Amino acid sequence: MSDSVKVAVLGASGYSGIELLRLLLRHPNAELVAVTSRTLAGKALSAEFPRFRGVGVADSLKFTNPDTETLKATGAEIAFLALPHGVSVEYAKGLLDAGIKVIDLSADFRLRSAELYKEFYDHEHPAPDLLSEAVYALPEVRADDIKKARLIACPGCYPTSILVPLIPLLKAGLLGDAPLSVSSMSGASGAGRKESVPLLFCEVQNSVRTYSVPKHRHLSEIGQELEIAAGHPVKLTFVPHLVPTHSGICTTIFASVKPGVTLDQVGEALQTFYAGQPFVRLLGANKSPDTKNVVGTNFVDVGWAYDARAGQLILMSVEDNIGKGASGQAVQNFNLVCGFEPTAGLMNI
Ligand SMILES: NC(=O)C1=CN([C@@H]2O[C@H](COP(=O)(O)OP(=O)(O)OC[C@H]3O[C@@H](n4cnc5c(N)ncnc54)[C@H](OP(=O)(O)O)[C@@H]3O)[C@@H](O)[C@H]2O)C=CC1
Ligand SMILES: CC(=O)N[C@@H](CCC(=O)OP(=O)(O)O)C(=O)O
Repeated sequence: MSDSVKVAVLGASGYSGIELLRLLLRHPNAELVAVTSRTLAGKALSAEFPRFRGVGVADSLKFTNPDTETLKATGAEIAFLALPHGVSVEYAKGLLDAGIKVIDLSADFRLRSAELYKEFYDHEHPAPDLLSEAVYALPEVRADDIKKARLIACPGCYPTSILVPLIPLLKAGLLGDAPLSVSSMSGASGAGRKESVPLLFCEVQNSVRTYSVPKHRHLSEIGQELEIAAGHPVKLTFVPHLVPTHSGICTTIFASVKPGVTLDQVGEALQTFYAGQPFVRLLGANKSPDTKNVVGTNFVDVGWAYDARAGQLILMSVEDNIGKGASGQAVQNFNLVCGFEPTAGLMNI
């Protein structure tokens, strides 16, 4: 591909769409040619989102409806789908048929098995043929496949925070057989910008709640990817929490290790796996990550510790749910697909 690629953002008025605009408007190799929102169609981008006033094409670009013919006419080469799950799939096939590569932020193409999809999403997958083509795109794990793909399925926000610490340890064969326990906390932007009473400020502030217990839909993709890494199914309990912050995910994983495995070996396995990876910051043993250090960035920070009394390895990670958990990761995948610098447009701190 050339030095500059024409990109469209579908669902540009949602939280992950807005974050994509923030990243793409200043990306050295991206030319933003289309932004879609059904409710804002016809309105100017920077008039609706004044933070973008005076930045790149934001003053001249108008929202359109997300129809494929309009998008084709813009010359878009890559489309980011920041659409709800169940909606992305409606657009992906038409875009691919029009020769436009798709980077999807939703859950529509993350699972390899249509049966697993039905179990967790309660309906048949509308385009099962595309499931085998899509690449589950965790860039630190599957870069070679991502570079060749035309349909990119960006991992979910919680799964990213859980898979990053676990995959290297499973691949290295360090973890024991006891089921994994995972507790994650997310800011409310993780639930999207849609109107919803449980997400009103007065419902969320000064309060913390668990939800989707015991079967959050992200268990499907987490299980799929852990099984690939381990070479066998991995048992996992996952409890998400909604916390009264705008964004940020803090994940804590409790795991057993094989007899004789030391904390140094855990650290070495992580260091080896993530050597040269710019967005995974390994803090070290007994270091606690903090969401304030990653919000607004594409970093995931990881710490680890061992509770000798309980015989538990504790893995800790933080990320921005709309950064590395969604839009940052999508741009990281865009850089891979287009052969750009891995960090292009992403070194915000
Ligand atoms: N928020 C987060 O932290 C994360 C989100 N994701 C995923 O990214 C995707 C977007 O999430 P998020 O930004 O939070 O969602 P939002 O609810 O904030 O935004 C959704 C966007 O999609 C558009 N949209 C909604 N329904 C339709 C439809 N039927 N047809 C066309 N466009 C539609 C909306 O605009 P309009 O209604 O005007 O058309 C809006 O721009 C989701 O799949 C989500 O799961 C992934 C990881 C993290
Ligand atoms: C706080 C909150 O509600 N979080 C969302 C995470 C959604 C998300 O980003 O995941 P997908 O990309 O798979 O939709 C949830 O638990 O459903």
